[in-house]
Amino acid sequence: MTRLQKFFPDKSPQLVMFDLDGTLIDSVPDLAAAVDRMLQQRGRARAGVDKVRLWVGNGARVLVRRALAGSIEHAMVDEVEADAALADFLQAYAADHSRSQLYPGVREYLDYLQQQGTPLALITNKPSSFLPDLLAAHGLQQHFTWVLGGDSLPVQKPDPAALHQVLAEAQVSARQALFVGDSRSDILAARAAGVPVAAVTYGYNHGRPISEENPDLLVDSLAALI
Ligand SMILES: O=C(O)COP(=O)(O)O
Ligand SMILES: [Mg+2]
Repeated sequence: MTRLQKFFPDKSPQLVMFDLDGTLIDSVPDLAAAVDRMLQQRGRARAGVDKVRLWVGNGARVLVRRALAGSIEHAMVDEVEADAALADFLQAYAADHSRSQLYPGVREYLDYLQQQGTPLALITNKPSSFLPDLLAAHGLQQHFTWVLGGDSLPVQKPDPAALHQVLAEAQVSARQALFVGDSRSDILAARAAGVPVAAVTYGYNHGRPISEENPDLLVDSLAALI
């Protein structure tokens, strides 16, 4: 019995919910380019992809605050400066997010689930305005019944509110669903909702191995979930 079968002994999950950045798409090259443009506009040195990879995962506002702080700790950043920087970052990211790519195994697993008729949800902390375009760019506009961004509800992951909303609308119990993510916020949100959680080893978990968060399953590729 595989570990996935342990959670779903009789059948497959009845609903699969996905994180986006670091799980389905490698978005750091575009996010870093937009962060660097925002920093350059302020006469500041670029951050680069290696730092930005550590800062992604808590939404655009936090990413921009971390970039201004030059650190994952951003409590001291001024609100007014952060608001202006966020607007510049969003404009730069909207203008170009063409480098983002699906990770290997993603299309195979999403197509497989779609063929099985499994309802799918996207629950990301990324601002929702970018989602239709990004999904369309990767041919995924038909796959997800629910698409929730970091600004779709008053709270974002690690709060489980989005998972609760999708579970209720899908009329699927938490134990019959699966969440697939790459970072601590995903594991915490899934745990708080009582949903089994699979984590990918290749994503962005602020530089920490995601195995530290004890996901129910750990996979190197989504193809391993087929
Ligand atoms: O915008 C972010 O911070 C990352 O979003 P994610 O929830 O899809 O990883
Ligand atoms: Mg992520």
